[in-house]
Amino acid sequence: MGGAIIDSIIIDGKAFAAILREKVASHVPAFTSATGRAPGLAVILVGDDPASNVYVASKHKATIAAGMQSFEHRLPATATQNQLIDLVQKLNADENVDGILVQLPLPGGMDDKAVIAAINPEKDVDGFHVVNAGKLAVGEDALVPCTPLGCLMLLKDRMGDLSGQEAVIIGRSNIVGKPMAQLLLNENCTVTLAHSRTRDLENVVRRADIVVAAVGRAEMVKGSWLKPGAVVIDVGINRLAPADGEAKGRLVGDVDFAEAAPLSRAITPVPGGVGPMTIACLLRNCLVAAYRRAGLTQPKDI
Ligand SMILES: Nc1nc2c(c(=O)[nH]1)N[C@@H](CN(C=O)c1ccc(C(=O)N[C@@H](CCC(=O)O)C(=O)O)cc1)CN2
Repeated sequence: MGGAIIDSIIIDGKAFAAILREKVASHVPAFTSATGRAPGLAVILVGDDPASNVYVASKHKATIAAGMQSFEHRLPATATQNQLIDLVQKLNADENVDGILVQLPLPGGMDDKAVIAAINPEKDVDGFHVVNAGKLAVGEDALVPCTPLGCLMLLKDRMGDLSGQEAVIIGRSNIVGKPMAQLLLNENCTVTLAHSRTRDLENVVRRADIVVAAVGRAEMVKGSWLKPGAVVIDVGINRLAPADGEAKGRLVGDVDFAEAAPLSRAITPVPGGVGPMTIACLLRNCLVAAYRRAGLTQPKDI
């Protein structure tokens, strides 16, 4: 995007995501006049997890605001895995659908891997299919998982060329940690993928120019763990227990923000950091999938 959008230690993911969503939206009319239809995103929600409900509603709103078609499908928590896979296959065959996303987590008893494997990799806007994970690993054009893609965009906006940077990622999930490692390797960083069995985690983190925390443990990364001047990307979204007089607990990341911010060159807050990038990158991936499926050259600025 060229140059940090706000010259502050705090990286404003909300503002960055708004700019990305506008850029995506600006390309929709050209796609629509070339193909006779707007890009289409199908989102499937199984069950009634309250947080998932909120995320799916936000995806619908953002998709419509970008001028794209939104197809929302809701299945009851009692639906079977075969019913879900049947729906995925119908969407695979639907010419108006460029992107398919199955909201996670799925209700207990369903096998995420089997469901994701049923998605046509060309429509896998979450980038979770093994074909996309493999392409990313070998540096081919993949659909890249939205959260790590958003983290990379924020890092490049703030730091420019990432070549030679020492990056430590804490958390080895298929959704964030592993693709983040591949993305940073592709940017020529020296990457350490740390996890719950990593010995002497604090000292591993202390050598990093870039820290990506994606463990799901509230405020685990302390200020004393950081090399002064590190850039800190906090992927965690953890709700604390309500304090006295609070109806709801505070939302915090995996990094102790109050301790880390004074030491950091730049840091993402929670909320308002990485989270909003997830949905903006989903729209971006859907536009990219639509251009590729239509055999058109995709816009360069997204
Ligand atoms: N199929 C998928 N499932 C899930 C994904 C995903 O990328 N694909 N990611 C998360 C949930 N998620 C989107 O689906 C998501 C999470 C958080 C945010 C966000 O903007 N968070 C805000 C805070 C929100 C709040 O107040 O609770 C922030 O960090 O500022 C957006 C999307 C799991 N499932």
